[in-house]
Amino acid sequence: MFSLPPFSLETTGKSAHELASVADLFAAHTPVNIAFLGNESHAQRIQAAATIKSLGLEPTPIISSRRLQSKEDFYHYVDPLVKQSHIKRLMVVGGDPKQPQGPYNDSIGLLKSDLLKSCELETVVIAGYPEGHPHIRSQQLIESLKWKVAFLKQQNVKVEITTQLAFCTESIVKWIETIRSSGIHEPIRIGVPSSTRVKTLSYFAQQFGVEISAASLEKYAMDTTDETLEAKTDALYQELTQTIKRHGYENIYFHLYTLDGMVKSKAWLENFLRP
Ligand SMILES: NC(=O)C1=CN([C@@H]2O[C@H](COP(=O)(O)OP(=O)(O)OC[C@H]3O[C@@H](n4cnc5c(N)ncnc54)[C@H](O)[C@@H]3O)[C@@H](O)[C@H]2O)C=CC1
Ligand SMILES: Nc1nc(=O)c2c([nH]1)NC[C@@H]1CN(c3ccc(C(=O)N[C@@H](CCC(=O)O)C(=O)O)cc3)CN21
Repeated sequence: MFSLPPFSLETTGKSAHELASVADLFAAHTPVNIAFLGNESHAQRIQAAATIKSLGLEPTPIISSRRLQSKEDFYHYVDPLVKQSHIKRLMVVGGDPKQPQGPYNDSIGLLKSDLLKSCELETVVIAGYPEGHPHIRSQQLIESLKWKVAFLKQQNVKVEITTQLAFCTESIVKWIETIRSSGIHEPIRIGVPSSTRVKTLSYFAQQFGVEISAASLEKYAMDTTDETLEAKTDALYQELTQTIKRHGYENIYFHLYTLDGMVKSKAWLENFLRP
């Protein structure tokens, strides 16, 4: 029996309450990211953080730089997170809007603004893209990532990298090699899907700007025309875990996108996470 690396999780404002039914499957202080969605309010995200904290897990709210409307908007979100949920972790991303909705164009702009200093964070999480990004060149992504890691280390904050949803073992391993050979040895959490309905998976992949290659579709039995089929993503974990071990990479974990929701994923999680 091989052992899987520990997981972190992703939730949304409206779905965080579902964590109550699966929380005991995860180690105490398992990080749970709260996606920053355009159709949810700060109040929903703040409530999600409180729920996560009350379950003994570690809220990691995501800040979408381009969605922030002002400096005050940042404090309206982050102050209650600090006061009510004593957050120690934040993830900072650029944000999907084509044009910034306020003064922050990207993660670097937000980090440079000094705002994070006000919240006494232990860890700042940044994003990685093993399979690239539809609008940002891979070289630009890597250069930005290097800048962010160096900047945050200088500020004495711990840095972690959590990746976008990814499916292709070869691309993931190649990307880890690029990061590690740049002298970056911080924790990496590889974003992978739970055993989700193929239809749901392809919907979200498209939303996130991730392409599922024909090879991956075949490998994980993903027939996108079958509305009820489950993607056999277990093979992805097994292959990744073995490949990572073979290369001797350290400090690599998984970040689980349960896109059908935690409740629907419960049976799979129980079966899968049991040692
Ligand atoms: N909302 C969420 O939960 C998540 C969103 N994302 C998306 O990934 C993208 C990049 O974020 P980061 O890795 O933090 O990059 P970043 O903010 O560090 O920027 C990297 C480079 O790409 C440029 N850039 C940033 N956002 C862009 C955009 N929307 N369109 C074109 N160029 C852009 C920046 O100016 C910079 O040169 C964003 O679109 C973000 O929304 C990724 C993960 C989670
Ligand atoms: N470019 C980009 N933009 C994003 O907004 C984004 C990414 N990438 N990468 C991954 C994260 C995760 N994100 C999301 C977005 C929506 C749900 C969502 O709607 N989830 C369902 C849960 C499923 C269910 O309960 O059935 C929900 O209703 O909350 C989850 C994660 C957004 N994220």
